[in-house]
This record gives sequence, C-alpha cells and structure tokens, in this order.
Amino acid sequence: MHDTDVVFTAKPGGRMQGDIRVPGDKSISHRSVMLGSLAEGVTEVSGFLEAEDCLATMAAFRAMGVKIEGPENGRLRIHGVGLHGLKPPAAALDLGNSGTSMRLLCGLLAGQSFDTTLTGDASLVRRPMRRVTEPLRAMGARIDTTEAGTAPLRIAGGAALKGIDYAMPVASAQVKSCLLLAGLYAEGQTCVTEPAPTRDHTERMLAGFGYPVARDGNRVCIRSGGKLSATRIDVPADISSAAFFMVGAAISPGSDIVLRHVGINPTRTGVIEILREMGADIEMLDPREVGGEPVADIRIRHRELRGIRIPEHTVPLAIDEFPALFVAAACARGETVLTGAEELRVKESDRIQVMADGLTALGIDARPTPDGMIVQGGSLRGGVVDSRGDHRIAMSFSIAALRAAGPIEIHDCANVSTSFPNFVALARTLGLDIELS
Ligand SMILES: O=C(O)C1=C[C@@H](OP(=O)(O)O)[C@@H](O)[C@H](O)C1
Ligand SMILES: C=C(OP(=O)(O)O)C(=O)O
Repeated sequence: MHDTDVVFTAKPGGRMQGDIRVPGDKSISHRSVMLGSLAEGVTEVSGFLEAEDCLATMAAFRAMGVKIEGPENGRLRIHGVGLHGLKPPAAALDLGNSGTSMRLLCGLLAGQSFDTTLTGDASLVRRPMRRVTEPLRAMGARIDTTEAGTAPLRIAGGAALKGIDYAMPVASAQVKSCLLLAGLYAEGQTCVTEPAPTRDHTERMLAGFGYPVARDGNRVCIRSGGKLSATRIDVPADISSAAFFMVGAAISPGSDIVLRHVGINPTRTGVIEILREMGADIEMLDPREVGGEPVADIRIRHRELRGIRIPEHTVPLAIDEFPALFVAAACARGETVLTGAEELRVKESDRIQVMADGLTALGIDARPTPDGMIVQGGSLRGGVVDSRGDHRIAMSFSIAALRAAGPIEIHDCANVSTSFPNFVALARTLGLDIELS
C-alpha cells in the first residue's frame, strides 16, 4: 500500500535507442511460484519478476508453509510441498494490487482442507470476483464474498469439489487458470471452454511439471489424481512491459531499439499484430523456444503510424497493452477505433475512462465508448494527468512525452512497482528524460 503520491515528470521530445532486457513475465512468474509450491521436489526459477504482484504471490505461499529461497537476481528455489502439503496460513492472505494472484489462488485454495481469506488493496477489492466464485461454487466450493461479489473472499476448506464443464462468458485467462487449478482437486474431469483464445501459460506450465492437460480447440480439460514434478523454469522478459518501449520507439523519430529475450507466446502477441497493422517497423530476431515458451529478440524502429480499426480477435491477445496502444493511436495519422474491449473497464482502473481523460487533458480527441475508444491522432501537448494508481497507465503517459510539446506530469505512479520496478531506470537508459519525485 502506498501513502505518498509518486509523481513522474517526463520531458518532451527525445528518441529511444539501445539494447535492453525488460524484467520477467508477470503471468509466468506468478504461475512458477504456484505450481512450484504444489510440486514434489525443488523447482528452480530464473528470470523471476521481482515486483510487488509476484512477491505477493510468493508471500502467500510462504504463509502456507512453503520454503522459497530468493529472489536473488531473479532466481528462486521453491521447495515444493506436493498437492496436499500446504498449511493453513495464520492470517488473511493480502494480495495487494494483483488480480492474477487473487483469482488463481481462489481456485487453488477452494480444494484445500483448511479455510483461507483473500484480500487486497483498494483497487483489488473493487474488482469483480463472481467470474471465479460462481463456477467454483458450481464445482462445490464454499466461498463468501461481499454483497457486490468482491473481495475479501472467505474460502471454506474441506469442500468436496466435482469437475464441471464450463463455458466461460468472458475470455479470461485468470478464470480459465482458476478452474484448472481447482480441477487438480476436483473429482473427475474439469473442462473450460474459452470464447476466444487467451494466454495459455498455465496449460504450458502444467505440462512442464509433467501434469497432463488435454486441449481440443478452445476447450481445455484436466483430471485430478496426478502429481506435479519439480522442474526448471526460465521466465522470459514480459512482452507487456516491452510494449511501452515498443510504442515509445514506434512513435519517436530516430528511434531504434532491441528488446532481448521477450516472450512471444502467440496468445500474448496481439500488441505486435496491432502495431504492425498501424505500420510499425518490428523485426523478430532469433526466435527460439525456452522451457516451453517461445522467445525472441525484438527490434523496433520509428516509422509513422496510421490509425486503424483494431481487429476484435486481438483484444484478449493484447489485453494489458491498450493503455500503451492508445498512446500509439494518439500519435498516428487518422482515426483508431477499439471495440469489444469492455474488460478494460474492470482492470486495476477503468482503463478506457482513465486513458481517455488523460489523453483529453493532453489535447487529444479521445472518445470513450462502452467497450472501447475512438482516438483521433493529433498533437500531444504537455500537461498533468492522473494514473489513478494504475501502473500501466502511468508508464503509458511517460512514453507519450516522447511526442509531446511540453512535459507530462503523471500522478499516482507508485504502483509501477507492481509490475515493472525498474521502469524509470530502463526508460532513461533508452533515452527518455524522466524524473521521479
Ligand atoms: O492470467 C493472467 O496472468 C492474466 C490475465 C489477464 O487478465 P484476465 O484473465 O482478467 O483477462 C491479464 O489482464 C492479467 O494482467 C494477467
Ligand atoms: C490486469 C493486470 O494485472 P492483474 O489482473 O493481475 O491485476 C495487469 O497487469 O495489467
């Protein structure tokens, strides 16, 4: 929890040049701790994201008796306790700002023999949790929420879970993963059908721990009764963190950067597809596979962007990158239209409204719609914006300064440390003139 207002001031102009590696993938880091804790044996993780969200997941498992060494330079040694080895925590598990921690843990804990309570910060306790509690109840879980269906979540231990066949109403990797983790403890088979492909790190990592997962089109199924065997996990750099610099380089003349070892799992590369369609110059160098996840070095050079109608199938594949993509749209020639993205309204902030407010304050015609935004490319002026405590919004407006006519002062930036603690330092390395106060 952050009490003081952290302010970023990004100076106008400049360009991005250099060759860097952004920190580890947040989704994969969370899952490495969860599955490593439930495995038999010692799981070694490298490239772990040492940011508040993943540290909250780690603290939760430590509170349930798992010995975890590290993190030290992104390395962890997780002494797995097996699927039935977790111990009751002494207090509620506080998951801070992290929706992924809360929703995945809810499924995993629904199958334990002991009670738990999950809570979080002011943002997390406002986010919708019925999307996980309803299907979990259908499996036999006993979970209390507030009347609004939000956290704190009180999960009763000892429930006998039964597998279900669930068609998700929203395309959510968190819901899918929650149910697969509950499925490890449910009688019979648990199947989840997604309305559109979402990130599949849970499925890949379960397979990496030797746990069978069956996929047939958009349907994925798991059976209880197996075990997870400890493994090694090399976490690639997070494409969602890389996205800020991809957009920064794309919009600022003279830019040419290389981002190393970035995860390019096809369920995460919507940002590349969208930027390319806008005309961006993006090259994939040395594509390779590391521990079950595709990785590449990505080179991005400046090239003028054009507005587009964003294809709806890319929305779940770029779900966290829209704050940065709205900045790209503001710098593009013509109109960009996003539809089918109402999920953005229930992230750490209402990312449609907060981005539209900020862009408007900077002189851009950005009209929010119920499920997206219409942005007219134009000239950004300097000004003051509020990130509303949303890390991705704070970083997106920092990058916007590369094309602004005056400094951009961004308030409420402390939560950048939930996903990208060294953002300011790396942005400076690449050439952004940014200060923190
Ligand atoms: O499974 C995950 O690790 C995540 C899934 C996405 O959320 P939804 O499942 O709510 O779309 C994404 O926004 C979040 O940052 C991480
Ligand atoms: C939505 C995000 O994360 P979470 O849901 O884990 O809070 C994000 O990192 O943009």
